[in-house]
Amino acid sequence: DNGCSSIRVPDKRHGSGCLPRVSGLSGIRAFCTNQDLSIKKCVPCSSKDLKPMTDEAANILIQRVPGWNLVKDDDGTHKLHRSWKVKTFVKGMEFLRLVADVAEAEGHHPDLHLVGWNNVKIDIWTHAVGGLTENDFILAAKISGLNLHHLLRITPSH
Ligand SMILES: C[C@H](O)[C@H](O)[C@H]1CNC2=NC(N)=NC(=O)C2=N1
Repeated sequence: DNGCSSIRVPDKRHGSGCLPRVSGLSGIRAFCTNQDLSIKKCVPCSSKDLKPMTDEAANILIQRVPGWNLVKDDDGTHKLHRSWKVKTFVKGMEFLRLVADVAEAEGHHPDLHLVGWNNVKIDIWTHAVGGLTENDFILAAKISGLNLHHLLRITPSH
């Protein structure tokens, strides 16, 4: 110690609270220490730079949206999928309305299904890239954050 005092300046090299990019996880826009994806914003899907994330990245991010599953459709497109059982058909429509409002606010849109009168099923992927981007996980986290309790069947069986 040379007796001099100094003011510590936070290390800003990696941006606000973000860790440096990790090789192999290039599909994750910002690999931040913040675990809550729902406070992030979707970016426009029209960007030429937007690419589908790697399976490795998707397998990490899926852990941050409990209840959602990674699925592959018949064409091999990776998607996020989740289903809920609702109390009534009309409550199913209310559910979809709430999701539609989130999707519009984010400019990122899921496929919405209300089938067999009381099953809400949602698929999310990024049409523009034919695969998954961080936007899909952000939207899933925001949907999970909605207050849907009053619309759901008491004993969900899915
Ligand atoms: C410009 C705007 O971001 C794009 O047209 C958006 C609209 N919503 C979208 N939603 C989803 N899921 N995928 C897209 O590629 C997409 N494109």
